[in-house]
Amino acid sequence: MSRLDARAVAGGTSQTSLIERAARSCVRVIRGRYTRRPAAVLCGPGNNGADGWAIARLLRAADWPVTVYTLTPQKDLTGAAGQVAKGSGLTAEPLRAFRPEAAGLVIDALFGAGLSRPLVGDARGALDSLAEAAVPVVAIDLPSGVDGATGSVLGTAARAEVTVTFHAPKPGHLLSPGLGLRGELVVTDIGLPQDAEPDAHWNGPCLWTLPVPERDTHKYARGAVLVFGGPRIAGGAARLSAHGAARIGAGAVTVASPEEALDIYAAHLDAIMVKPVTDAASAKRLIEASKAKALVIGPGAGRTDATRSHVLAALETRVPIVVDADALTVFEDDPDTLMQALHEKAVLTPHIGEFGRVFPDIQGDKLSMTAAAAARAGTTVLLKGADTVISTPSRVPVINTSGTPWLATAGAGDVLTGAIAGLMAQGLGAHDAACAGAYLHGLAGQRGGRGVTADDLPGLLREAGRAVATR
Ligand SMILES: NC(=O)C1=CN([C@@H]2O[C@H](COP(=O)(O)OP(=O)(O)OC[C@H]3O[C@@H](n4cnc5c(N)ncnc54)[C@H](OP(=O)(O)O)[C@@H]3O)[C@@H](O)[C@H]2O)[C@@H](O)CC1
Ligand SMILES: Nc1ncnc2c1ncn2[C@@H]1O[C@H](COP(=O)(O)OP(=O)(O)O)[C@@H](O)[C@H]1O
Ligand SMILES: [K+]
Repeated sequence: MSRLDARAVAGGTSQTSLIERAARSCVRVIRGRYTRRPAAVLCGPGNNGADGWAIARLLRAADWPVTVYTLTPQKDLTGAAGQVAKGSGLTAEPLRAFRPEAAGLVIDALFGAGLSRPLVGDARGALDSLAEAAVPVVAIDLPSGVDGATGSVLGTAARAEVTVTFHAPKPGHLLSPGLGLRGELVVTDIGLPQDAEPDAHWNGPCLWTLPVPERDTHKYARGAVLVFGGPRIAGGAARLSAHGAARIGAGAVTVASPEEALDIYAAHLDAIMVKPVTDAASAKRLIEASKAKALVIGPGAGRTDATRSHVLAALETRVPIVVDADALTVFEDDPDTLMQALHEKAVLTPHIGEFGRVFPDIQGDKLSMTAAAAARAGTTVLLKGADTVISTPSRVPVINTSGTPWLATAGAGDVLTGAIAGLMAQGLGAHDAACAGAYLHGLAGQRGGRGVTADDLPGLLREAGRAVATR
């Protein structure tokens, strides 16, 4: 029984009435989306199976042709599953008799939150054949085989068209590969206690508020961002970050350019200012002179000693900063120096390759990895991907799923880096800026859709920000 179930039961709600509410909510979803058709309900030995039996009873009462397939022989069922099966008046077939092609809809109620080991035997056989079949699947709580805590697949799992879960999404609904297997996610309220802290939040505008400029503001009060640029050959990355910062609302954005690349930056930038930087001391002077409220370092910076010394100089000023790409990679041989220099107003934005360079010993599922990295860094770590995880010490981690595979395009991450800095410059803390930045960046990608490029993203970020701010 889950923590929440146990608390609800302790609070006076019986397990069977929770199951009944859960089943009714599932049947509402099923009947709202599918016309009456032969349904196969696959039931496991625990409460997920109990939900399945109750759903089968309710569908039968609504005149649907229903066949229940049970993993555990019906006479051997115990606990809630045994009780609900008995009360259903239905007789089940053994799971090994299940043939997906005979059904018009499959209800997957084999395992949910209690999955504890990889699937084998009849359960594995049934789900393997279901995964191959074209029949629509509604998963109860989770696609069976998906680990609710991590999104990983234990053995096998069949892709669902719809997953109905209760109370709140679980990490397994938001993290790959669970994210890609659960189809549409419908969250229903079955009266579980609202006060429990979740394992993770699903990123969205209710978690943060976008900054709005004061009426009598000026460009520096709107937030100034300084972006460290790199050599001529790689200047695009820093420009993308700079545009990301500006289009998310920063009032003044400057690129700090090495002397040899000044002309290139100047030729490519209009609203963005360009200033020279030579060494660590000049970097610090420029941070002050540009009135920067947030810094960006890493995109296109180059894997050089200069980058390394600029990172350390920038961190010494304790101005909020996003550390990305090359600024992470230059510490590959000596991550401890970076860890010691970091402060709580820094955001690290690695993709999984960069993550491995700075946190080589941290492994496991994405949620735990990001949490361990944030604890070590003492600040916010945002680990990118289709499922982006944002973790900050002593905050509930956040999983971002806005976005589209079209965002897997060169330079997209550079725009995200700038967007986060742009939000920090406008006053958001590291955690909120990382969450809001990731959400709007994903939304921008969705708006761009097929063929979107990193060049399109700053303009789309502006639209995404406007859409969220006026909601
Ligand atoms: N608050 C809520 O969200 C509510 C939740 N509700 C529902 O309860 C579900 C959770 O129920 P649950 O805790 O009984 O776990 P469940 O997923 O049925 O599996 C446990 C059983 O499977 C077995 N088993 C595990 N792995 C196995 C394997 N690989 N191969 C074979 N067997 C395996 C395990 O055996 P054991 O590990 O003990 O040997 C045990 O017998 C939840 O997902 C939701 O649907 C609603 O009813 C009401 C409100
Ligand atoms: N399949 C995907 N679905 C959604 N977002 C994705 C996907 N792949 C990548 N992204 C997003 O695109 C961006 C890519 O960033 P990154 O890996 O740093 O690339 P680059 O270095 O080329 O900018 C990240 O924000 C990431 O979360
Ligand atoms: K299930």
